[in-house]
Order: sequence, then C-alpha cells, then structure tokens
Amino acid sequence: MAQSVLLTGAAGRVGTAVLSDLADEYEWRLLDRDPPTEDLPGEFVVADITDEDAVREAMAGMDAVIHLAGDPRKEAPWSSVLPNNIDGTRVVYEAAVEAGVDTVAFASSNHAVGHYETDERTPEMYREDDDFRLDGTELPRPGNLYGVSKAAGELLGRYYHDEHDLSVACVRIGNLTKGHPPIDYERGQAMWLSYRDCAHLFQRCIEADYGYEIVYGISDNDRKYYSIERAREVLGYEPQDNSAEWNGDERIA
Ligand SMILES: NC(=O)C1=CN([C@@H]2O[C@H](COP(=O)(O)OP(=O)(O)OC[C@H]3O[C@@H](n4cnc5c(N)ncnc54)[C@H](O)[C@@H]3O)[C@@H](O)[C@H]2O)C=CC1
Ligand SMILES: O=C1O[C@H](COP(=O)(O)O)[C@@H](O)[C@H](O)[C@H]1O
Repeated sequence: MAQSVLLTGAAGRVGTAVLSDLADEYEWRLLDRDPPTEDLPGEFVVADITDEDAVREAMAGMDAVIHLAGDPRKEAPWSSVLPNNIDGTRVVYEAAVEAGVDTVAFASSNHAVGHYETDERTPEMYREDDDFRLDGTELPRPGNLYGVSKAAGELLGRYYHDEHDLSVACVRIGNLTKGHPPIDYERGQAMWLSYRDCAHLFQRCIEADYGYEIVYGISDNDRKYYSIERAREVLGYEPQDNSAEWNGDERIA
C-alpha cells in the first residue's frame, strides 16, 4: 500500500482534482515547474521533469508516482511535446526505477487514440445507443502530435515494466471538467471525467496490484465509446458520476 506519493504536474487541473479528494490520504511530495498559488499538502518541489538530478532527488523515498506533468495542449508543437511529454516522462520512469519505486500512474490521453474517431463512425459513436468501444487493447491511433507524445509515454511505460518490473498504469484521460460535464459537446460528454472519479481512479492506480495496464479515464457515462471494464476489473475503479445525469450545468438525476 502506497504511503508516500510523488505527484508531478501538481499545480495543474488534474493535480487539483487528485488533491481535492486525496490530500489527507498520503504523504505528498508535489513537483511542478510552476510554484503553487495556493496552500497545498506536503512538500513542494519546483523543478522541471527534464532535469534528471532534480527528479532523482524528488523521487527518493517515494512508494508511488502519479505523473501528470506535461504539455496538455492538443495543438502542442513537437518542440514542446518532445522534451516535456516524451523525454520528461522517460526521466520520471528512469528515476522511479533507480529509487525502487513500485508504481507509476501515467496521465495518457484520449488523443492517443483520436484517429479511431473516423468520419464513418462520428458523430454516432458519441451517442448512447452506439455500441462501438475502445478498451485499451487496441493500438494507439494518435490524432495529433500531442497524442503521439502520449502514446510514446505509454510505450516507455511498457519498456520500464518489462525491463525493470515497474508497475505502470496508463490512464487515457477523457475530458476532465469541474462541476458538470461539458455543455453542448457530445464528444466531451461521452468522455467526461468528473473530479471525484478522477481522484478515485488515480488512487486505485497506486493501490491496486497489476503489472502494466492501459485503461480509460472517464466517468460511468451512458454515452461512451471508451470501455471502463478493465479499470473496474483490474484496478477496482467504481466511478460515481454519469454525464447523463446532467442537463447543462443542472443535475437532473
Ligand atoms: N485535463 C484533461 O482533461 C486531460 C489531461 N491529460 C493529461 O493530464 C496531465 C495534466 O493535465 P492538466 O492538469 O489538464 O494540465 P495543466 O496544464 O493544468 O497541468 C500540467 C502541469 O504540469 C506542469 N508542467 C508542464 N510541463 C512541465 C515540466 N516540463 N516540468 C514540470 N512541470 C511541468 C505545468 O506547470 C502544469 O502545472 C497532462 O499530462 C495532460 O496531457 C490527458 C487527458 C485529458
Ligand atoms: O488530452 C486532453 O484532452 C482533453 C479533452 O480533449 P478535447 O479534444 O475534448 O478538448 C483536453 O481538454 C485536455 O486539455 C487535453 O490535455
């Protein structure tokens, strides 16, 4: 069971979702290249994940890592995703292995599989009565260079698992939106991830026993084209939210 956790990208949106429910659950070491603008739990390390020495130092004594730091923009250029998302992720895995960390949960993205959303399948696949599902066993089909960088992060995890026995969970996060699902956006509603389901899923990633996994990070939405069965079975993910329970910003169920 994890006690001390390194959270990279802690100052961002996903980091905020994770800490909003799990602040008191672990001994946190938070890392971000931007200093925090509010009071956060644990120790805060201001560092860039491409700085091998700084990441090695931050990793010392940790049981688990939730690795979120990176450029999250779907239009991010290669000049940014190469250092921040690919090389930075390699540095994190490498330091985790060196420090004897058990588990790394990696923030991958729906954009690693964006090109499954073909003209023939859309918009029907975003709707409740469509049974098309991606389940994490399919090959990546990135929709942009950002998606390529996330697929590369998954592949690096595969290598560090096979070569060094690191447990790695790659979470293909859908659309994290605070409070309510995205409004007037069918695709976003199909892959909505609520803040509390996000925190719970990452907690399951650092608590469950597994080798290497790719799972989808969405709430239990009636509309969905990502299966959450693997996350349920292997990680014990039990999401509480469903975008169908909302009409705009009003909860209706
Ligand atoms: N928000 C979402 O719906 C989704 C997010 N993701 C992934 O989740 C992760 C977090 O995303 P968000 O919180 O939304 O983004 P964000 O931009 O709010 O947070 C990312 C954090 O990482 C930090 N960071 C970026 N590059 C860094 C580096 N080289 N060294 C140290 N810190 C660095 C930034 O300062 C920022 O605080 C990203 O890897 C993103 O690709 C994936 C799918 C959906
Ligand atoms: O990977 C990410 O995906 C989400 C959702 O994608 P979108 O195409 O619906 O915008 C995006 O909001 C987030 O910034 C990105 O990191």
